[in-house]
Amino acid sequence: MLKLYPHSFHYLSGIFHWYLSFPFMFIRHLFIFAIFSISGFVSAETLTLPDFKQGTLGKHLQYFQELNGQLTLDEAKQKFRSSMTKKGSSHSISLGINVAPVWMNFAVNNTNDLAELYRLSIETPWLDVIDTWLVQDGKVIKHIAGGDAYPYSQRPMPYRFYAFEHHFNQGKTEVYIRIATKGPLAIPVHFSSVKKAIERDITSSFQYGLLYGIMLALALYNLVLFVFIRQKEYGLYSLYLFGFVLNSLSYTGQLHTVITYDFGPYFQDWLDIFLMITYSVAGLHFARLLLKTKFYALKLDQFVVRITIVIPVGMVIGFVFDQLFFSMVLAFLLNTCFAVLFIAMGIRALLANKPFAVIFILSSVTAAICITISTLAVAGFLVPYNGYTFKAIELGMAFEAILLAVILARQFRMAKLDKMIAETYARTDALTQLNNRRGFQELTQPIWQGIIRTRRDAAIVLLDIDFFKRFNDQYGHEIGDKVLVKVAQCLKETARKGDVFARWGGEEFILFLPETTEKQAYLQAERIRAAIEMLEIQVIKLPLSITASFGVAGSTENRFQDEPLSLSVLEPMINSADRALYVAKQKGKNQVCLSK
Ligand SMILES: Nc1nc2c(ncn2[C@@H]2O[C@H](COP(=O)(O)OP(=O)(O)OP(=O)(O)O)[C@@H](O)[C@H]2O)c(=O)[nH]1
Repeated sequence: MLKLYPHSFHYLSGIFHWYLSFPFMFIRHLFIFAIFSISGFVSAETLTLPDFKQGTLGKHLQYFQELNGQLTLDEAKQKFRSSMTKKGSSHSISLGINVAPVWMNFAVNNTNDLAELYRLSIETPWLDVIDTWLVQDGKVIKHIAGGDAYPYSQRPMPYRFYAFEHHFNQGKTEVYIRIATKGPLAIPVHFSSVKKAIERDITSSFQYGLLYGIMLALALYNLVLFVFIRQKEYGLYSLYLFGFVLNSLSYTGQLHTVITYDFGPYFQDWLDIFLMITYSVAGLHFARLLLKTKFYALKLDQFVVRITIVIPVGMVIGFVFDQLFFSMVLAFLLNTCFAVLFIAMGIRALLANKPFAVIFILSSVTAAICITISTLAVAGFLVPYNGYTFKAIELGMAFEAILLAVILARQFRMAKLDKMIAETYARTDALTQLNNRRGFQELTQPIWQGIIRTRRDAAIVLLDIDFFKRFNDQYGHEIGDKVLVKVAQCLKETARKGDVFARWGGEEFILFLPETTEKQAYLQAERIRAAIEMLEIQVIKLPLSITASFGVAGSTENRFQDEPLSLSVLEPMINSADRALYVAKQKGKNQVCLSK
């Protein structure tokens, strides 16, 4: 019933921690060589129970690789006795990808009368076949077979990685472990009392819960923004995060432990490939849109587009022809491109002085550093292996996700400000900074409706500067403009709170006076006329006077021209004021006329 996974999946799973392994491959092999040469040949260590509570066993293990065909347990025992073995030098023993199976050995000595319940776990989810033999007094007392080649129901514990628990009797128990896998042979063996193991499980669940919680919350929030705002950036960012979290859950074995464990290895293998395509492609397109690279780094932008088409198409072709290894190599390539291109796009954005470029680079470089930390920790090189360094990838990605969300939020705010500025411009007259016709209509509509509802009065005053053409013709347009600005200023100064005024066009201005009867409007217009008459404009030390003519139309007791005020009355009121203005001009200008 032993169901072997296609080996190639494990390259893919491994990719995550071996993500940047191209640059590190060389260093890693150097390191592995160093381990073999420095560590020398030593014998296995004995852990004393119950003093030893918990720990990673890398440094306590004696191991060798099975280079000339599969060995039996007895042959392996002999080999361990011959001392032609090595000792681990870091928390996790790391031997590379697609290498020969490894045998490991250590011993446990329980000094207690009572048996001690301990758990052994090998916390890399992609290891294919793991066998452990517990030997007491030369006799095998237990054989525990597992690994992810086994369906969950047949594993020693229904865990996302290999684990079993055993009551260690008084005295010495030899532990022999054999691991065979085609994926990265990174072996973090953890041994602890069951009590400590459960505590560790809980802590780990909280840590993963927090990390994935942050990322899923951001993904959901941006999905909602995308649904309502319809801006592609939000959709792509959300897809990128969902893809990453699912891929990470699948890679750490958590997804298949909880949801998809019955779906089989074929599903799991290809799911990872498609999740990788999803988050890499979505992430790269998100970065393009966020940084707007097509406007200043066209070649890089087009390169990114091509990469996100060519490599995924190749991966899909691999799927159609069931070539997992081929697709996996492409997935690895896509992921490497993803990390490198993210940083390249950030640098181009920085060179082009784009906003947010610094935060973007900070986020992508942090993610790359965290990925490197995990890679090195798993490789056992420079970085110690522990729960934090193993999870550095997720930490880095969560940090990146938060920074990218900050950029999106700030971009959203800037877009809103831009919109507000554009809207203000669309409503404002550039010369006088008064409302234009559109602004006037937008502002008066709600006030007019309120006036109708509450049966109050309102009036319109139209004014036109007298002989304005002369200012232009005699002193030039600049002086004409100055006159317009002066009159606008005078209107602002004489207006009452609640009055709406605007440049109606050319040298004509309009005032909407709420809660004002026609008579009161007439008096107000007269005041403004007098104020304008007092204005002076200096032209070559020659003071020029300005006058204006006014037409007034308004309601009395909520009626205008025998009609109660309604939505349709404002337009006739303006026309009526215009006719009154015409009469004022005809009568000799610089005066106020009431509509008939
Ligand atoms: N400088 C300047 N002139 C403008 C602007 N808009 C319109 N004009 C000018 O305003 C002048 C209006 O001339 P008319 O309609 O004959 O008005 P007027 O000379 O004031 O005559 P009356 O209204 O009868 O007193 C035209 O020469 C337009 O070119 C502007 O924004 N700036």
